[in-house]
Amino acid sequence: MPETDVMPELSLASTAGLTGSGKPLSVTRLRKTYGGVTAVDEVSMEIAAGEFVTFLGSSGSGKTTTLMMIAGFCEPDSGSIVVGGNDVTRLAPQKRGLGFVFQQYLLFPHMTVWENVAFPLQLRGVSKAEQRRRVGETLEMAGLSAMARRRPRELSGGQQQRVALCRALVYRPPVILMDEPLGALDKKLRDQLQTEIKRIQQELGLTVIYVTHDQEEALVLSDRIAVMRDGRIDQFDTPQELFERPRTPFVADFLGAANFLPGRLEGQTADHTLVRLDTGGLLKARPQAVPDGARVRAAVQPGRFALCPQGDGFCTGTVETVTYVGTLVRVTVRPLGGAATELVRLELPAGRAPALGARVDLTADPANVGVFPDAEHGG
Ligand SMILES: Nc1ncnc2c1ncn2[C@@H]1O[C@H](COP(=O)(O)OP(=O)(O)OP(=O)(O)O)[C@@H](O)[C@H]1O
Repeated sequence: MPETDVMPELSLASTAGLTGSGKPLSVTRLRKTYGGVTAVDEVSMEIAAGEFVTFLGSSGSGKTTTLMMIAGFCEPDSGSIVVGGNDVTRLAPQKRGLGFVFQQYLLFPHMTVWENVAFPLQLRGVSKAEQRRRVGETLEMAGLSAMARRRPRELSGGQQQRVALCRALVYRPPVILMDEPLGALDKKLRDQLQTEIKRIQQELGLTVIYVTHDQEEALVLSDRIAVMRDGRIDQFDTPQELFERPRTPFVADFLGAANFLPGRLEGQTADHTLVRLDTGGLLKARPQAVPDGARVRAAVQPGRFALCPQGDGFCTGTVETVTYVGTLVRVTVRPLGGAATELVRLELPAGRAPALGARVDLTADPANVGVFPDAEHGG
């Protein structure tokens, strides 16, 4: 994480000119290089007020660097950042009016919970009475009222992160930036805090930009997700669109753990793209502009397969493994025919589990099958 050792308190000075405008945040062609490494490469996006947007990507994809440029802790080589209608690209972090919550809580150890949360208001010269009202309200909302007199070391990790969240919320910044805020917590607590963050965001109509490498977290929290790879945004869309209509194989794989079935484009009908799989079957997919004869990969997520009567599907195979996961069953199938040796991974309702070694036929709704040119094989 670059340059995040700057205390968030530095950013809490007066931002009167920026708050409350209700205007979106916009980023245009942001770029940042470190020596020979391009960390962020021409990233552009528009974020509406009240939106919860997540930067999702694997390690090193440029999420934190993009967030830090928006925050002002990292200077872009080029590009611009506009918050609430004002160009803040060259403004110091404390002049941008943004709130921050980091993975490290960065609370003042010698102050009580109440004092930590009141601190940003104190910095802004808010009256004592108003401080009492706002801190009380914010702690109440986060379920921390009973802990107001404790110091951070007397709190659990989850409680400390809630205090950090309160401190970012208390002065109602127009945009709150969060960098893996739940990364240090265990799974159960993470799930619980995700729900709380989402509730508070919706209740207050906050605009949030959130960084995570956890797909599930991104899907649960976000109105839109920017999937990042090698410093670029592969796709910026709603969770549903990303899941159902991924525009690149990377997005299909990263979000949906898709199977990629190799084949050749055989033609188009009015409603479908037809792919002749290497294993012999004919698969119908969503319409996709790929020239006939091109090598392609058909992406099908594990949960999108269905078993069908013999001869009705696009793939026949034998069941190699069956694993029960609650109400679902994960099944791997070895396709018959052709040279393809990759196992196909399915997820079926537990009641539909096939027997080990059984011969099965697979189908999928064409609307749930994407087709991508196979760049590696002359697509
Ligand atoms: N201060 C720096 N100096 C040199 N290279 C850096 C610096 N900060 C980031 N990078 C490089 O820029 C690229 C993007 O890093 P960044 O931290 O933005 O990725 P990320 O997606 O947030 O990853 P992570 O999830 O691991 O934090 C990486 O290749 C990283 O090594």
